[in-house]
Amino acid sequence: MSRLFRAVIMGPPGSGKGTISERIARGFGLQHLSSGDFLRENIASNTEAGVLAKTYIEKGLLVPDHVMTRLLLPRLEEMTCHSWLLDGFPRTLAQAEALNSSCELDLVISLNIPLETLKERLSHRWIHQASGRVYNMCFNPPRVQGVDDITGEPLIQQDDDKPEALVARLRHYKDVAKPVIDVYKAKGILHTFSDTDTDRIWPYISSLLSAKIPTDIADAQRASTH
Ligand SMILES: Nc1nc2c(ncn2[C@@H]2O[C@H](COP(=O)(O)OP(=O)(O)OP(=O)(O)O)[C@@H](O)[C@H]2O)c(=O)[nH]1
Ligand SMILES: Nc1ccn([C@@H]2O[C@H](COP(=O)(O)OP(=O)(O)O)[C@@H](O)[C@H]2O)c(=O)n1
Repeated sequence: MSRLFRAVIMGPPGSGKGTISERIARGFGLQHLSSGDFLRENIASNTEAGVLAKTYIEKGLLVPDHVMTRLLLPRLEEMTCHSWLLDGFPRTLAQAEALNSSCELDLVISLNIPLETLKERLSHRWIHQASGRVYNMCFNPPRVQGVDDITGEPLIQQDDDKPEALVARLRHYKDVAKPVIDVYKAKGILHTFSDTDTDRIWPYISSLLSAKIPTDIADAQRASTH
């Protein structure tokens, strides 16, 4: 069984993690693991962790480290035959240390996007809550305004996407993400991308992954996902 490829994508709210993760999943066959989606699934199915996490998310707070690691690490340890890309975890140094004690990462992508760009993007972001599908009225609009392309159900805008909520979330992100970025920089596996346009960043990320993911793993992943 070929070795697995394990990567993390980091970035502030609205930086394009979800958008780029979908492209990486499609192009390289990595399983996109979104910690936000995983939390929403747990909240929707009323699990003990979901009920607890909801009390923090509703207040725009980060879910405590021990709850996140207890939720995510067993899931990652189960993934013994599929390479993955983790989105939205780790967010804190404690989460990064817990992850590092559980598995060896091959690559960390960090998106460094200007505040004005984040504000602009999130003001136009619409989400189909049930599936987590993300639209943007300027970048990738739904076929019919206000409704999900697949289900036809209504799209919503998240409260914490509003500009006034974003500044606080961004400051908090920078405070907690810096030590995590420093850890991965020290490990020599951090790759940072800065631009205002995902389509301009994508070719660089794509060539980085083509260079880093051994062909036997990429072929095996693509074969297993088709
Ligand atoms: N105009 C524009 N919008 C973009 C670009 N890239 C992504 N978006 C949109 O910007 C919004 C944020 O992108 P996401 O992929 O959701 O970003 P994220 O980092 O996953 O955001 P969080 O889930 O809040 O952490 C979405 O509505 C995207 O469709 C871009 O290059 N230009
Ligand atoms: N490691 C994590 C990931 C998500 N979360 C919480 O889950 C919410 C949704 O995560 P998300 O990744 O979909 O959204 P963003 O906060 O990235 O915009 C976050 O706003 C946090 O409140 C967390 O507390 N810790």
